[in-house]
Amino acid sequence: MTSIKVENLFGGYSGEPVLTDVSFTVEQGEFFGILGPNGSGKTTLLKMISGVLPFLKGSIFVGDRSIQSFSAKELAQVIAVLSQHSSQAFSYTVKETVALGRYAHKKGLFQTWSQKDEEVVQEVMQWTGIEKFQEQSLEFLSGGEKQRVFLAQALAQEPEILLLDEPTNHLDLSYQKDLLDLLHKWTREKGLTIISIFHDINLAGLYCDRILLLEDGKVIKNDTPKDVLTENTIQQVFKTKIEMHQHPKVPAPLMVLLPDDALENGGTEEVTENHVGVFDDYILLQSPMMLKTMSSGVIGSGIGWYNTFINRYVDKSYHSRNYREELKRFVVEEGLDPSNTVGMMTAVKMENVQYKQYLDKDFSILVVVTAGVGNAVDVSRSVEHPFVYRPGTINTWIIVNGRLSEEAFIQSIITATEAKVKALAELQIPDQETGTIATGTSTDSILIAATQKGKYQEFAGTITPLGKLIGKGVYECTLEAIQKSLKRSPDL
Ligand SMILES: Nc1ncnc2c1ncn2[C@@H]1O[C@H](COP(=O)(O)OP(=O)(O)OP(=O)(O)O)[C@@H](O)[C@H]1O
Repeated sequence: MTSIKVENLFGGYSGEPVLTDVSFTVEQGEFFGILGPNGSGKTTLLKMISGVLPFLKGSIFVGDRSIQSFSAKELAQVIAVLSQHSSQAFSYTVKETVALGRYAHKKGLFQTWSQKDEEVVQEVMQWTGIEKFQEQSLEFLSGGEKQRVFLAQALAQEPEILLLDEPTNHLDLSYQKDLLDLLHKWTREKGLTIISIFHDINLAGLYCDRILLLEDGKVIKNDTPKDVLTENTIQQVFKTKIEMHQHPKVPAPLMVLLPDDALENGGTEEVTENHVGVFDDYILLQSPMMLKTMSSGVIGSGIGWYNTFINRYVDKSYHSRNYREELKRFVVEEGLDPSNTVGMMTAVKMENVQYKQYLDKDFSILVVVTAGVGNAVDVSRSVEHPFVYRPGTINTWIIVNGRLSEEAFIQSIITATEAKVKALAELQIPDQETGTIATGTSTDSILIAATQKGKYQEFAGTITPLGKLIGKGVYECTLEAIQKSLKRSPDL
């Protein structure tokens, strides 16, 4: 019975219209979010659904009954409200405040405190983590603790529908998550229906089944988060620069704000050969600005923003169970910040590195390669290889002074790999297990990093401007690096 249906709702304050023709339905057990800019009418709508603000036109149904046919007490048995600013007297204790939530279930004038009341109150205090200060006076609690007390009070009502006005306001990060996880669980396990105002678009996207987007009192969208939280819609409604990304761990949208100077990133500076340092035990590239990086590094792998790139020499007998931690320690010992660093390892001597800058009219790239081929493998016959680690690896870095699409990052990796394969073929590097021509080594690593400034490079396939430079650069540097290391350390 506990769905909510709002039909053609109009209304506001003393004749001033706030909501115009608002219609939507919330099914039982749904987590329904309301989003919209300041003053768009979210709280006004919630007040009308909770019965404290009359509306001018239209209807609100709770189950199959019009909200106007409920007495205040009847409504309180079905709907509980957690509002933004509670005006409750702060001289009550925590437990007394929560206990007020049981009022809706009392009959007659002289009400007794039943065992069931006590059980419910204790249970909700436990859920919200406030039972330990139940005898304290409310006035001594922090904003977040008070918020949890009022949530417990709303839950003590044992409502079928819970209305929340920014429930995570005042809560620290861990309580925000705990609270929303708990509420989400109740919708699933207890069939609780939740209608909640959110200001945090990302939280709404993570937890809501559906979102109602309001602007100037009108419904702009009423759909799943994926369909409501699009870059265009949010930019138009909130009138600000944002970008829509994907949440890295769950299938939910992730909005990020873009500060006005976001694209300045280090002014006009570029990454050049002068930023590369070759030392006995590592090659270091320190970029003057953060670079968007996609890599298979030992540390800093995946996609992220980094300004320090290190390729460390380790002896061919190197063995560490926790090589990631070990490399991090090394980075710290060298006075570098591991959170800004992508790190790789190689048994190739640093003097065998080959690096060079390649220029196009709109952008440039810097290619850095170390190549040991003692461990070379023909990928088409790698099934014939035992799974044993042998030293010898090709580490390829491509730094682009340019702005790349996500697609271009991926295509850069394909193009660079093809160029590397061609270099191996050119030098007839054998796979020692099969005797055929190798296509790489079994531990190759790659890194594409871009300043994300300058002309947009949408593609990096082999015949695009960026692809041509990567193809030539990686081929030449790999060829040169292999020749150097074959001459000086043929066992790698
Ligand atoms: N009690 C009131 N009397 C008169 N006007 C009001 C009252 N409360 C709100 N308003 C007006 O109604 C409009 C909508 O306000 P409402 O509080 O519903 O917006 P909201 O979307 O919840 O905003 P916010 O995000 O800032 O909380 C605003 O223009 C506001 O000034």
